[in-house]
Amino acid sequence: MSHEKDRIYATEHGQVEDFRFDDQVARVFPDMIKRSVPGYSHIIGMIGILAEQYAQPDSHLYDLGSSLGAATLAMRHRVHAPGATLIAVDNSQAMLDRSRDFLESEDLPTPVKTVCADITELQLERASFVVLNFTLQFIPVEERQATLQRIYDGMLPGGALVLSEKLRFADPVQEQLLAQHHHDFKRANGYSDLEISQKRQAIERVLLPETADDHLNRMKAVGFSAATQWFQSFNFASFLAIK
Ligand SMILES: C[S@@+](CC[C@H](N)C(=O)[O-])C[C@H]1O[C@@H](n2cnc3c(N)ncnc32)[C@H](O)[C@@H]1O
Ligand SMILES: O=C(O)C(=O)C[C@]1(C(=O)O)C=C[C@@H](O)C=C1
Repeated sequence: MSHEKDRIYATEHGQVEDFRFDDQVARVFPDMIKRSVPGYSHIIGMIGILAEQYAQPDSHLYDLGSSLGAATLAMRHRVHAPGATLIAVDNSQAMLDRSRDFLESEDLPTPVKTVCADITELQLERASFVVLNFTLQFIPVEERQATLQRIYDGMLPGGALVLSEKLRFADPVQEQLLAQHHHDFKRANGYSDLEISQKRQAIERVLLPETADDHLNRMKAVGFSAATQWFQSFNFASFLAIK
């Protein structure tokens, strides 16, 4: 995997364009996500541990919005269910191209398929475990319920979903406090005020955070029998839902 440092917003952009998962982002993505999302490495590790528990024989485990495949790889290291297949899905060809080399290079028993598709249109089949690790936040809000319903419909009884998201908070004090400390986290990881402010402008129309209750209520509404928040670091959280 590439170890290039993210300097995308280090110089002044005359006009900050909407954030896209293009080749420039794919090249620096491991560095970008680790320095931008508090708890990212912890969540990736736990996805591996959860996948091992929920993987059923002859089922599919999906990584939706797989980027360079970090969550897929964590699952691949721990899933031993006979006949299980990992399916990494992303609609960014740039991301998929870079993920293939390293996903397929490892010699591990569970096979991986990479699929270029829009997850709002994807038909899942026999899914025992589904990961949406910081992906749903990029789907238009009005399409999120139908997307989650489709996912639920393609899952096996007893299957599990891990949903990780940037959160917003209904209480303005909490919102301001956690956003401020997220920016402190970025600064501590070497991002300048210019980088932080230009990135913020780039994502404000494309990454639309919702509250934890919005997510929990939606998971219940589509049919999950249990849904709980298992992780939070500042304004980033992860949920677990069981069919
Ligand atoms: C923040 S990244 C996800 C990080 C990744 N899951 C990880 O754990 O490293 C969001 C990913 O979702 C993908 N994405 C966004 N909208 C999508 C869609 N409608 N269909 C498929 N992939 C999508 C982007 O291309 C991007 O690679
Ligand atoms: O909220 C921010 O400031 C971020 O940079 C977050 C975030 C994300 O949550 O996906 C946004 C885009 C990149 O994919 C990496 C991190």
